[in-house]
Amino acid sequence: MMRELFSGDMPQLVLFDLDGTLVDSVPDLAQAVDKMLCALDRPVAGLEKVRTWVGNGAAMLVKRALADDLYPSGEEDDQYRRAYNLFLDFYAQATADQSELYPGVRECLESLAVSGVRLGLVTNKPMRFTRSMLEGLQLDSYFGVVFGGDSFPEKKPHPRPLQEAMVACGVEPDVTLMVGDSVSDVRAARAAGCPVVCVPYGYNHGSPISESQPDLIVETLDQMI
Ligand SMILES: O=C(O)COP(=O)(O)O
Ligand SMILES: [Mg+2]
Repeated sequence: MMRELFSGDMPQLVLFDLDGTLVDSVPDLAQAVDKMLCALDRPVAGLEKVRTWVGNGAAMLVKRALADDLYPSGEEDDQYRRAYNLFLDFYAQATADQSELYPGVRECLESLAVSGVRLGLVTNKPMRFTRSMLEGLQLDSYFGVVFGGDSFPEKKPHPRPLQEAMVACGVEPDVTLMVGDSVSDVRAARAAGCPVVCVPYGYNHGSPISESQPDLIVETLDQMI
């Protein structure tokens, strides 16, 4: 299906988002958030709320959990710093324990790799957790380039991490495809000048991904190939 976006050819580079696209990571994230809230004597948030808060990096997730709101104030006071460090410690203890690949993911990566398409990973998750999650789920061998939310000063929806991945691979935007689950992936791809395919099952802050008008929506990633 994705060939339609490249005049019948394969793209040279496919950049994948991680959370909500390749991996259902919310169970481990929600557990770390709830342990953090417990340690601060606050009511726990639970899986469904955390699902709507994931996608803009660890710092934003902690701010949303403290405010119990998708749109928290940006304040980074002592309470926030304590909460952030607690979250990092709890999430480091269990990053990929309950996290699972979505159906069709391994088939998609395998088929693209066999076809000679280069693969990259561009996530807003901090690098240390990205690395341990890729290793825990035995995905690390697929990706020639991996950038996290702390690899550059800007993260998605800014195009910078996508652009850096293209430069690292020596590939132009018009032969690169972004694959994601959220409005941040669509915006970053648009700003970087590459087409974008989305999955509808991920974390898009409670809104249908069709509202963000990606070039293509596939129910599972194996439908992309
Ligand atoms: O917000 C995060 O930590 C990760 O989000 P992403 O993998 O969907 O970019
Ligand atoms: Mg995502």
